[in-house]
Amino acid sequence: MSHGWGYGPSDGPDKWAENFPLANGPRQSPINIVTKEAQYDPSLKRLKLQYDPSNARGILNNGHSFQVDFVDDTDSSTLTGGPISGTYRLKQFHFHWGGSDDRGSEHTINSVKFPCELHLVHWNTKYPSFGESADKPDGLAVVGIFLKIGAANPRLQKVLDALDSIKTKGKQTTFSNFDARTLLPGSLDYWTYDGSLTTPPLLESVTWIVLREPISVSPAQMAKFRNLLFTGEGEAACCMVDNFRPPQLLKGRQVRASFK
Ligand SMILES: O[B-]1(O)OCc2ccc(NC(=S)NCc3ccccc3)cc21
Ligand SMILES: [Zn+2]
Repeated sequence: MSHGWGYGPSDGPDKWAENFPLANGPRQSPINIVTKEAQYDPSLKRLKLQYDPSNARGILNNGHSFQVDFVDDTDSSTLTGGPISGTYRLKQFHFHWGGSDDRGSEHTINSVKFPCELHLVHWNTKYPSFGESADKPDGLAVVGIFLKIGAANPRLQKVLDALDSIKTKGKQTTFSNFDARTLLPGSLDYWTYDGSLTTPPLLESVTWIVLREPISVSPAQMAKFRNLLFTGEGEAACCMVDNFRPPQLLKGRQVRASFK
């Protein structure tokens, strides 16, 4: 559930620093990626994502997005390679989107916004749990994938069809046998930089891995995201849209590219 913060004029990103001082920290996310300033790093490894569909557990409207949660008590759904060392376990994925197709993503590419952005959240197994890793500088690794308006994406359909049953804040339902790898684009080329959660508590614990190739989403599919509500059952309905934080200052950070 949302803990006293949101995306509206009174509780949105410009107000978060009042309760979450990290909002003005040195490694905040998202950022605008200026592709010409991203340095190719030949030492960056290929991303290795190995997911077990049977780890999918549930889908939840948490009051600021919806997330698909995975069982993370074994190394059966992991991220290795790329810019990280060791093994990170898939914990959940969620999305950020706009009220119209001209906005919605958190990261931007040369100031270009996408209508939606998918975050696949992984935690470092050198720590005992997600909660223990969430505040460590190397605790989390998040794969960010842009969604671009085009043909309907059949890989999204199972997720979108579940949204009708989690319309309001706090609602959740079982969600099983889902292979998150089907959400990946053909190329795993990526940019990477050190950043943070993009929602409170804005912890500076994320190695960001932003894929260059978007996946497609149709306008009708985007409309399904926008049918969700920020609000709970029985409250005045507020559509779940524009749940994105704008780009933050780079503050001297280097963005590296896995490709030339
Ligand atoms: O920046 B993101 O939106 O994308 C990547 C990402 C990963 C996680 C979150 N937030 C979570 S899991 N908060 C609950 C929590 C936070 C900290 C400790 C325990 C529990 C948000 C984002
Ligand atoms: Zn996110």
